[in-house]
Amino acid sequence: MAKEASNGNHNSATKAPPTPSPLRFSKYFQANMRILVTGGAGFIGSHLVDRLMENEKNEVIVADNYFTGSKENLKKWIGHPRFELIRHDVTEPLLVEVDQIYHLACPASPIFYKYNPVKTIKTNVIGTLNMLGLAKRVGARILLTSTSEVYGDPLVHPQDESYWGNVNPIGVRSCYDEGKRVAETLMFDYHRQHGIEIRIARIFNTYGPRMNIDDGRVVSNFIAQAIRNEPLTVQAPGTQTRSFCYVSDMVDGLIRLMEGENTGPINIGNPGEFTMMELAETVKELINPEVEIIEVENTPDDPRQRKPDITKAKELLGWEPKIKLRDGLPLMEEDFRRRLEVPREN
Ligand SMILES: NC(=O)c1ccc[n+]([C@@H]2O[C@H](COP(=O)([O-])OP(=O)(O)OC[C@H]3O[C@@H](n4cnc5c(N)ncnc54)[C@H](O)[C@@H]3O)[C@@H](O)[C@H]2O)c1
Ligand SMILES: O=C(O)[C@H]1O[C@H](OP(=O)(O)OP(=O)(O)OC[C@H]2O[C@@H](n3ccc(=O)[nH]c3=O)[C@H](O)[C@@H]2O)[C@H](O)[C@@H](O)[C@@H]1O
Repeated sequence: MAKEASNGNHNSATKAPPTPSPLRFSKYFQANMRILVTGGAGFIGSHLVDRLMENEKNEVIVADNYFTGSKENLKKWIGHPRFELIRHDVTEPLLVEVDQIYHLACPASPIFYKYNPVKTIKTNVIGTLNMLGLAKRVGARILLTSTSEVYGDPLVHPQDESYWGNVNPIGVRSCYDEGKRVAETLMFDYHRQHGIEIRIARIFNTYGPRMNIDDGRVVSNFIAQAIRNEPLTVQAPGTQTRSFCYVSDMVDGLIRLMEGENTGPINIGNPGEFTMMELAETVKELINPEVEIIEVENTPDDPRQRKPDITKAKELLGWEPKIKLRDGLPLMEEDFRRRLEVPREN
């Protein structure tokens, strides 16, 4: 028992895992690992694909319905012999032969996940069920990108993985946070009942190049507003906190989790905590000192504070974030300026 707890496995499987494809270990096959990335045309997914494609032994298949993602994010890989892009909605079954599944498909920005909440919960529940069914059929290891939103409006601070959360089950965010909670339940039930090799990452707010410009999330909003010389819209009261992780650190954490021996759930995030007013002031200072900061109305059930306890990630994955917010924001600014076609003046 003590050993299981210390290696991060909350519950051990009751069945042996299904046998993986015999080609996984063949030294004559062109690629050792065939990896499916659902949601791979999105923000985090496309950065993950870049990293996976750097390894010549990997073959990568992306399945995405392009709801919030785009082919543009993957254009450098289209036509590559080790890469394949499929227009596919994960709420439908998918038949492919793979060794690993990174399951990211799900709209992540609150404005997108609230746009069609029924579809969001179907994506989380039916989509995850389909990917687990695929993992079971082919003996693949599967990683779910869960979220810090499973902690809801947390009453424990900072949040560690043992906290069960404070989530409204019938609110406007529930399609996403309850959806991810059910997805985690499904992962563990497939693990215990069918022996599937699972990995669960609880991701905390991540930012970086390739976020949708009008994505609605706070970092992309503030950077786009600062570049366009529009007021930075701090949602009331502005004292709510978030902890922001740069995307390259996130991808590194996800790959370590997939390759390691721990099921998770494991928090992956940057513990540097900022109020939204502090974030606005930092963006103003770094990107446009002339810009105005205004307070606007907030949305229901907005979590008041959020900061990951990453002890487990440090101990079990040897992972911790390297990029500080003040260093990451200018990298994102550069990408947004290029896409908005607003060069820096000087
Ligand atoms: N970015 C963050 O701060 C953050 C935080 C916590 C968790 N996550 C999780 O990480 C994952 C990726 O987030 P992101 O920020 O890259 O978001 P994103 O919106 O950029 O990417 C999501 C991708 O999934 C695709 N998708 C959505 N529904 C689909 C469906 N039914 N079938 C197939 N594809 C579908 C979208 O088209 C998009 O390419 C999501 O699962 C999200 O819940 C992200
Ligand atoms: O990391 C997570 O687990 C979750 O974080 C985010 O959800 P949220 O933290 O609400 O992200 P934002 O929409 O970026 O909002 C962050 C804070 O900024 C505030 N905000 C947002 C937008 C804006 O223009 N101004 C502003 O002050 C919001 O009120 C909120 O308090 C993501 O969008 C989810 O996909 C993800 O799962």
